[in-house]
Amino acid sequence: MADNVLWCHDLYRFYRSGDEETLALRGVSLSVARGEVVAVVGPSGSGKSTLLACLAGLDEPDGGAVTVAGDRVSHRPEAERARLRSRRLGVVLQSGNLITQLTVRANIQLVQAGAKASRPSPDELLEQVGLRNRASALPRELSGGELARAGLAVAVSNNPDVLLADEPTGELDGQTEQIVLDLIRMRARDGRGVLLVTHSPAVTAIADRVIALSDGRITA
Ligand SMILES: Nc1ncnc2c1ncn2[C@@H]1O[C@H](COP(=O)(O)OP(=O)(O)OP(=O)(O)O)[C@@H](O)[C@H]1O
Repeated sequence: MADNVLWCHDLYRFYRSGDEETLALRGVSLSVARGEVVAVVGPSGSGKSTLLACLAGLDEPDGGAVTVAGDRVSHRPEAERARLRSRRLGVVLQSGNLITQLTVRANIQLVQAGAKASRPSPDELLEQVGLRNRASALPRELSGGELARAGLAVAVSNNPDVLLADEPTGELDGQTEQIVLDLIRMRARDGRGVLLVTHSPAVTAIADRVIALSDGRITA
């Protein structure tokens, strides 16, 4: 598709621990167009989290290239990758993406600091995910479902070109899952790209395209 906002070509990633070598990604190429939600599925150990980390510039691939909104993310110093991440990408990780010492509102303000264009206010964002009354809470004071929604609000607070999320609906109940899925679809409606790593049929159901990963390769 012509208007790709996320693109990777021939990604390779090796892990070495002691004598053991794992080839976690073996030549993965994919793209996400503006307005598109793509889900990546695959068995445990197939390379999904490794792929997401390389796309987010949190990890460096050993081969291949990643481009977001025309900017190369891979093979750059960490400080440059971090700058690109803050301008172009929203990332939701299973390990959480909130700074633990800051309130939910302060986490959003931190991401928005320095943004030139106008952004939705922290309270507006928290309203969208049903957390307006939890703005002053610290991450440790939130339930698992609240934490997941706060993480998503933080990830989209800078209106990124691409949203990347690892199991965005984790263990959420049906109603909370729907709030998260609606917000994700809204990103695509607004012309952004979304790539989700998931095991959940409810998540793949809202995707425009599903990519299957097996043993570090795209199989479907
Ligand atoms: N830091 C690491 N050091 C060594 N091996 C690793 C490391 N991280 C991942 N691996 C290995 O790379 C392969 C891909 O792992 P990855 O976490 O990307 O899979 P996944 O599809 O996300 O799995 P899951 O669904 O269980 O989260 C696995 O064989 C894993 O054991």
